Amino acid sequence: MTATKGLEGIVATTSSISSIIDGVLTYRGINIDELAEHATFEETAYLLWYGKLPTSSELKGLIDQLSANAAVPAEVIQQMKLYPSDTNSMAALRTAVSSLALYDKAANDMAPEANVLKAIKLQAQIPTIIAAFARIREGKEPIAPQAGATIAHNFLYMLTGQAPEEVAVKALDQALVLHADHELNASTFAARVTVATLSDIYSGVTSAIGALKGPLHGGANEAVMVMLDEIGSFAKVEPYINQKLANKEKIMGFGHRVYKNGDPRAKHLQHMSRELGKLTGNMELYEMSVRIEELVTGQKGLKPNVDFYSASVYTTLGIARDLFTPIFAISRTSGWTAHILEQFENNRLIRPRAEYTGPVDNRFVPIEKR
Ligand SMILES: CC(=O)SCCNC(=O)CCNC(=O)[C@H](O)C(C)(C)COP(=O)(O)OP(=O)(O)OC[C@H]1O[C@@H](n2cnc3c(N)ncnc32)[C@H](O)[C@@H]1OP(=O)(O)O
Ligand SMILES: O=C([O-])CC(=O)C(=O)O
Repeated sequence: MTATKGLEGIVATTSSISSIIDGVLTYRGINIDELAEHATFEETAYLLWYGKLPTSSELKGLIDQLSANAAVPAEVIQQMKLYPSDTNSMAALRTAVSSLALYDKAANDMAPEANVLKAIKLQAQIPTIIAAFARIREGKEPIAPQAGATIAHNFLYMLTGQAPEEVAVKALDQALVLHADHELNASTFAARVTVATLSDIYSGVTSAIGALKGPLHGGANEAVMVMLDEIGSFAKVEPYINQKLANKEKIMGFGHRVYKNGDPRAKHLQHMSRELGKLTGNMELYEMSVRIEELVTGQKGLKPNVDFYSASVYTTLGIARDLFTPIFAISRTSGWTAHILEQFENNRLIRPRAEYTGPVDNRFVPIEKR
């Protein structure tokens, strides 16, 4: 038995949800470029869950269902008020999502219809949890979701209590489409491993949130913004990046396990970053990002991934940097839950082997002789 470090190149499951073939990403066979341009997040979630694009009435039905399920149990909000004031946003989300299960009587109901309903509930409630967390830590009361609003609109509304600008809603919605699913990424794999034991969907999504949090995965979008803040101005980009590369440090938001010639989602986020910069009259983050890309691609051949330009997009939308990874989770909940439902449809325990590299022929030594 020989281990493949990081399971690189190992095909661990079949899936009909999303594919990456020759650097092209599709959801249910539809190219991400088409979806980014034309689909809304709710249409995308429907596509991931049901395997087809919704009709107008199916889409309206889903938006209504999401909106009807967006409120979070009062107990979960009460618990969030007791979290330490410096709680990490992804730790807060992971804890709150886990506790949602305590207040759902159907949490352990494994009937397929019950699981679809829980997928929709999780999709509806996660934005509410994140917005509530953002307000509670500022000493403000959470804002109840608005009936009939889309997830992008509702999330921005629940953060501030103000009706969001259309351009902000559109940008966030497009970012949600771009992050919704991505084949067997680490967090989706974590979700599938968890539910393949026939554990419940809340456990699966809680595992996934834990996996997304790390800076080698979803946590990279926040890490990109930390870097941009640290650099501080366009003039300081070149010395900062050159130093990092000379020290063999990783530049967050670059590189990918699967894409070696560039992440097809990055160009959409770059475009959004440029357009939002123009609209707000502040191009500095965009220009700094482009210069970082020139340097990192020029010197290392590494291309930006989905996390790189999302940092400048979300900052230009006025969102705090530690909410970037939770926003990724809002979107990826659609993909995680689609994969969980697919796993349940054709389940087998996921249990690979390990190549043993420890000592052999060791003997037990009585405690007084150690
Ligand atoms: C939504 C997402 O999850 S997208 C990914 C988000 N993560 C990041 O942006 C973090 C930065 N990027 C990385 O750490 C990596 O590119 C990963 C984890 C995404 C994928 O990497 P892997 O396939 O495991 O490649 P690995 O980390 O082994 O790197 C291979 C080589 O490229 C280098 N490299 C990879 N990414 C970077 C980077 N961002 N900056 C500098 N060097 C890098 C490594 O140092 C390594 O060099 P070496 O062979 O000289 O030691
Ligand atoms: O697929 C991966 O390894 C990481 C990624 O880009 C994602 O989850 O969107």
